[in-house]
Amino acid sequence: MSRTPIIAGNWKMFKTVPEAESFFAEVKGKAEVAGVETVICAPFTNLPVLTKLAEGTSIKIGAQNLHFEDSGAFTGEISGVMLKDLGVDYVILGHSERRAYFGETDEIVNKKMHAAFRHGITPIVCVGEKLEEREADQTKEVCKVQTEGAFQGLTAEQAAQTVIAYEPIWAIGTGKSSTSADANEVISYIRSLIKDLYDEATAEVIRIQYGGSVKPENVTEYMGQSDIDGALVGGASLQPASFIALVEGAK
Ligand SMILES: O=C(CO)COP(=O)(O)O
Repeated sequence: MSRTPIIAGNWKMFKTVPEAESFFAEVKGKAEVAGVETVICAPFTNLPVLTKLAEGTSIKIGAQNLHFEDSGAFTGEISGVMLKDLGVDYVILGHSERRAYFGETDEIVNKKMHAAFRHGITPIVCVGEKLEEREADQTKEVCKVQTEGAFQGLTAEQAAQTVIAYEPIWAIGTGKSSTSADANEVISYIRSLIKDLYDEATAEVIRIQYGGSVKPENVTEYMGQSDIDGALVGGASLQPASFIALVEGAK
């Protein structure tokens, strides 16, 4: 079973609208590589312009969060209805920064997964352990709890469409990346969890990325591993040349 590799840039809280426009102009055509899916997950403010610019290209646009209700008195929040209206294809859910700084629990992440599917938006759901959890040999247990929590009540068909990003928290923005073999071992384990929750066919098709200090210099090594289907990239996705090199490296 071949899974299409997916490189997703997570811009986090970076880039104004003019900066997003000039980035897109530089990567258009070049970050479009046959056999690789390219996604840019941008701040909400950039989404109207990016979804327009991406029309007619193979680049998909993603958000970095959504609220689990469709509308209501939730000051400052953005719903799946609003994102779908803009033509957003993907949404990052349960990123460790949202879990750590904004109190997102597995239950909230699960509600957001259901909201994304209600509106035809594909979730990129993040799981991963803290440094002290890795040191206490709890990596697999943490990933199990987060994965089972995120997929509660989703059908096998929905699970098959979902992208999981395994991001060990100690590797995010630190320059300390997991070795490709270690990342592959955890990702294979996460795939086995999907098999237990659903079935073999779903586990075979679901795409699982690695994230955490991925750069053009190491992306190919990750992609060479049996179970790693792409990367979710923060810092190295912010410069056009580096983003293009990441997509090229995933071929
Ligand atoms: O958090 C990440 C992507 O979601 C990883 O960030 P870095 O690539 O900057 O380590």
